Amino acid sequence: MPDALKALTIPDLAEMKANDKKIVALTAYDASFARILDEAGVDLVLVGDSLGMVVQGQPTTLPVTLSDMVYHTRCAARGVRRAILAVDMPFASYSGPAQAIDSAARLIRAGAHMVKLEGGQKRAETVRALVEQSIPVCGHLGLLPQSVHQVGGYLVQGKDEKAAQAILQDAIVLQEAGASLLVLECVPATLAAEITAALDIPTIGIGAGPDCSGQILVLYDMLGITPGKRPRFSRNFLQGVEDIPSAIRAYVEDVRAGRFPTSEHSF
Ligand SMILES: Nc1nc(=O)c2c([nH]1)NC[C@@H]1CN(c3ccc(C(=O)N[C@@H](CCC(=O)O)C(=O)O)cc3)CN21
Ligand SMILES: CC(C)C(=O)C(=O)O
Ligand SMILES: [Mg+2]
Repeated sequence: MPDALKALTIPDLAEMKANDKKIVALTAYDASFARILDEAGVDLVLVGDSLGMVVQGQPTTLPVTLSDMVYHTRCAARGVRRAILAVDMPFASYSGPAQAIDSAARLIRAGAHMVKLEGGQKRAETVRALVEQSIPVCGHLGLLPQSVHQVGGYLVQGKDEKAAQAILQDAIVLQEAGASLLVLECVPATLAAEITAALDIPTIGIGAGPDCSGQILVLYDMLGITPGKRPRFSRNFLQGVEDIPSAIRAYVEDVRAGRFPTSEHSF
């Protein structure tokens, strides 16, 4: 069993799903926050390409480069002791298996334990190639921020039955290709529950309801410091507590106890 002192491993995440223990995840982009999250018991720290929006002030995640991700991965890796460090492959850094292996290798050398990429069926060959190199892969389905221009906005996905079935099929394909984890972003809670039940690998939800294997939020949203409107699926955990470590601990406890997210944070 994973304990507080021993570093978590990727097989531990599968064991947590099997034992109905929620996986608690948050983003971090630097060593200080990564250490606070790690010490609060966050199981998985994601260096998300959301850093393009919350750190760089860009309107989308698309301008983020692989070098940006390598830099923030190095920073966050110095803060992590127990948690798994997952890192987003940025836009256009995984257009085929060969490029994906080169990109992922730079992230692994910088300290990533696992890489995350957006998309289903069309990424199957790339996921197989990464796993063949022993690089653990996290998939990402539903709202895909790197496809914002093609889709026409940050919209909830999988609302009609045909779209829902397509996402479920993509999830199965990613698992068969060797992905060991799957993020579900902004899909109806019923669909996320169905996918989580259909898969062996754990799912991590964001705007995907209470029935995923775990939960993730963008750190700046849950601390209430994102400029502009906070996404509906988030909550400000700094409200009512006196410091940032307390806010992170409240999030960890609420996710573990099934108190967050609720239907209020779901679609
Ligand atoms: N700060 C931040 N938080 C995030 O969760 C996040 C990022 N940045 N950047 C990358 C993507 C983009 N994300 C977003 C951004 C906006 C909405 C949004 O406004 N959603 C509407 C629902 C739209 C609909 O009904 O279809 C909402 O009301 O929450 C959702 C996800 C999630 N990710
Ligand atoms: C919100 C999570 C899943 C993400 O991809 C990011 O932070 O970039
Ligand atoms: Mg991302």
